[in-house]
Amino acid sequence: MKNSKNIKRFLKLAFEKNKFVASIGFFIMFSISILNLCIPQLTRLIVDDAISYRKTSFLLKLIFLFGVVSFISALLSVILEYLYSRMQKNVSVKLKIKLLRHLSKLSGDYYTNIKTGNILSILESDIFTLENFGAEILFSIIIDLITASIAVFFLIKMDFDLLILVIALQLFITFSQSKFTKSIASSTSEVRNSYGNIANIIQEYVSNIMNVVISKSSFKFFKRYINKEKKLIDKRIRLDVIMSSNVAIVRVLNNLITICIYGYGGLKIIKGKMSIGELLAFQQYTNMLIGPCINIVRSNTRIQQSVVSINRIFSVLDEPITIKQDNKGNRLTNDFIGDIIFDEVCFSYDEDKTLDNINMTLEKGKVTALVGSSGCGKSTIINLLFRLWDIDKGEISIDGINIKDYKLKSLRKNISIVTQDLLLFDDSILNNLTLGNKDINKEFVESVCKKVDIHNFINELSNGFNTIIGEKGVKLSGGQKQRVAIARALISNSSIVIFDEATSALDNISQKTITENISELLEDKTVIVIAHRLSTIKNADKIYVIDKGRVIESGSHKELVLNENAYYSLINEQKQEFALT
Ligand SMILES: Nc1ncnc2c1ncn2[C@@H]1O[C@H](COP(=O)(O)OP(=O)(O)OP(=O)(O)O)[C@@H](O)[C@H]1O
Repeated sequence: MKNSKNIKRFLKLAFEKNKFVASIGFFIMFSISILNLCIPQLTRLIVDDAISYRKTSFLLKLIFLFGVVSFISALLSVILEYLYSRMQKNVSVKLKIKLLRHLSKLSGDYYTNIKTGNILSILESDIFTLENFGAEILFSIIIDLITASIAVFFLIKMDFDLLILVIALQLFITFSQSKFTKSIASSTSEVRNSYGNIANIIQEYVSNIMNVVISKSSFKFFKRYINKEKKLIDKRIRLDVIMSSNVAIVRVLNNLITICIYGYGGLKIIKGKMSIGELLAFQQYTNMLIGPCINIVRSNTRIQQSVVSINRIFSVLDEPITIKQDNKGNRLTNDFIGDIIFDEVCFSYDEDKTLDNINMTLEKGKVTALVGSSGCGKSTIINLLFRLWDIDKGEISIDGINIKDYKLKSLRKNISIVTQDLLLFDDSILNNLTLGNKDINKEFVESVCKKVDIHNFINELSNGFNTIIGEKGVKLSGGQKQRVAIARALISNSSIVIFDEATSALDNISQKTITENISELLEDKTVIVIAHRLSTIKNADKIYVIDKGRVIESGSHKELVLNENAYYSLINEQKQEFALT
């Protein structure tokens, strides 16, 4: 039930915009099979009517016709391949985009439990498997059925006894094929899974090669890798043996059919009940019956494999979008001021309450700091602002409007974040700073880079702003990466800017200089800072102290120190650090 529903959904998706191309493809396929069915008749005419009666001009005409039919058939095959190849690629790109878009709409819960390897294998190998499904398999089955039926029609007309013999052997071939196809399918899927596991190990090894070398863990990788490869070798050998046995059996049965045709047919020719041309034509029509029958049985395996892939793809596409936009996402954030209010917000990831009755006001033009011990819920507050999760109770509003009322994309566009877990692309520094947005003024980019003290470094590089920074920014130091990330957040010019441990890799002096330099750019923004180093937030307009998911204290640095409460204790723990700044 689920299978057929998903196949229908896939075919709809595949043919939606390709109906015309698919119809032309079907017509061409049909024409090729009709042309091929003419060839045995031409063979019979050449042997029986032209060669036997020594009619030279008739022979030349027939040979010319044979050549034309073969040429047109070959040409049509190339056109067909072109059409299908285009269509298949379009469908697979469309599916990949659909999957990637859908992933971006899912909730933090999904991202938390996501299996990267699984998603990658859906995006690559499942979509690759499907590239051959759809039009080609579907139409080739129809065409195979038509070809086989027409071949049977001619075979009945030519020699019924011989046909019965051929069909009996054909049934043997079909039976052995269906048995083999099943075991080939299950072996292939085992081999594919093993390849997937090996690919995961290799991916882990290559993408972390520097850490692997430093941590001397390559032995562990090789042990795992060799174990998996050994298992794969056994599976691969088994599959190869099954496949070659299959080919051998089909070859033997095919030869048996040829022996029957030439033996039984030869006797008929000797008795004058059949002509040589008829025997040759019979042999060719027999091939046109056997080939399509084998194709149909084999298509079944490909369909089974495709169904598995289709189901895997739809399992992601059917993942519900739980982060809803209450007004269908009509409200944009163009005139965003950026005053944020958390009103009695409660939230839990699972059974345990992570945030309990949070009340906070974060104003435009002010810097608000969130402090507290590790795991108290600071990053969770930011996750909720981004609506990676929705809150259980209370309300988060921006400019007096519930954040659920804003268009999600627009809301997220207006919040920039600099985290410790930096997202840097293997691209030029400029593209990393502007995220590829060509409308951003280069002078503005340069002025921001000066403020975060990275401009000189960039200019000294051989390709300046066009220098490629390597995977995850590997060619930059920790501090340089953070500077690029801070500059990027400022360049995007969002109304709300969040710094989550954004300066942890910078020394105190650099941190202080950058904070002073960028303060002008942040004047009209709502700034949220999360930092363990309390010296970095002492100038914040308001500080919220969080403990076990509750706000236990709030005020300016001065007020909180005077309170001599939780914040004061935290300051005392970092006394030395404070003394230095
Ligand atoms: N995706 C998640 N799924 C389930 N629990 C989570 C998830 N993210 C965080 N938690 C839990 O929620 C609690 C608060 O985590 P959070 O990341 O908000 O703390 P934090 O104050 O930012 O900590 P740190 O200062 O160490 O970054 C922790 O107990 C953590 O284990």
